[in-house]
Amino acid sequence: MLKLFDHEHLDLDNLSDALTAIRVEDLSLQFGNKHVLENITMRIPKHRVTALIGQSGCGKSTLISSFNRMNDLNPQCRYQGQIYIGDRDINNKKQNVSELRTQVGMVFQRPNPFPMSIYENVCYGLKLQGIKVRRQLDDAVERALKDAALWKEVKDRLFESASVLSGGQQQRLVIARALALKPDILLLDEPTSALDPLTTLFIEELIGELKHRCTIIIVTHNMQQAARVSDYTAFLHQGRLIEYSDSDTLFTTPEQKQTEDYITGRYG
Ligand SMILES: Nc1ncnc2c1ncn2[C@@H]1O[C@H](COP(=O)(O)OP(=O)(O)OP(=O)(O)O)[C@@H](O)[C@H]1O
Repeated sequence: MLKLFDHEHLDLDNLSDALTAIRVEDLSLQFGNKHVLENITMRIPKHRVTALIGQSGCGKSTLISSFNRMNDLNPQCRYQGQIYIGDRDINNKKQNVSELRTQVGMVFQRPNPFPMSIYENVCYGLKLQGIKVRRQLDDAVERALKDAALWKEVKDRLFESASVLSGGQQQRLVIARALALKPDILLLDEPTSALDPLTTLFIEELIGELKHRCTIIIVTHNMQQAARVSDYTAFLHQGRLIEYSDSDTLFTTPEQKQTEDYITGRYG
């Protein structure tokens, strides 16, 4: 299978803290009485792409959303266990959630540009942080649009409404908006499921570039995509982490029968 980028395999069971972007310790999560995640323990490596795969409803979005506390928006959400970024337990009461969401950016399935210009979309978060100097904002907007491989297409129309962009351009704009805040971690929740195959390949290549800037975690239903873009893959089933390894191994010689059944399309 064509691989977009290669790497040496890390030992995920013995990953050092220095190489770990996120450490999940015995995380269980429920919405009301519904148990959604059960005893998840894993280390997600820095500057790699990690894919989360599994049947619809297995908890992928809930897990990824717990990395920047998006589940806090649901008052019924209860969890046990810890999630560490560096030596910080992000669920600690002292954690500043806005700061966390700056450090851990998120891009959703459907491109969601704000109803404002391309320029204003990209510098929205920077302005919220109090940055007002025009030159600084201009530089940051250019940098982020270049990083998101969109600059060439929009540099002459930065002050047009973002709504005139195509779906693929809008998704790159949303990625630029996240990148402008220089996140350490970027969460991508099915980022290409609303895009055509060519635009999807374009975004996949972009993901390969971005991992040099930040750690990437991607939820995808597309097995080929997971195998193409990710260095590591975690397979979830009914809220449990069934198998987690380098993507080459997981997609060619999975250890668990459930993983094999899933990746060969026997269920799900
Ligand atoms: N806000 C919520 N309140 C109650 N239950 C929820 C909520 N969000 C998700 N769930 C439930 O949690 C379970 C896991 O959902 P989640 O969206 O994490 O799964 P998923 O693997 O990402 O699914 P999909 O691939 O379909 O997006 C599902 O049973 C879902 O119904």
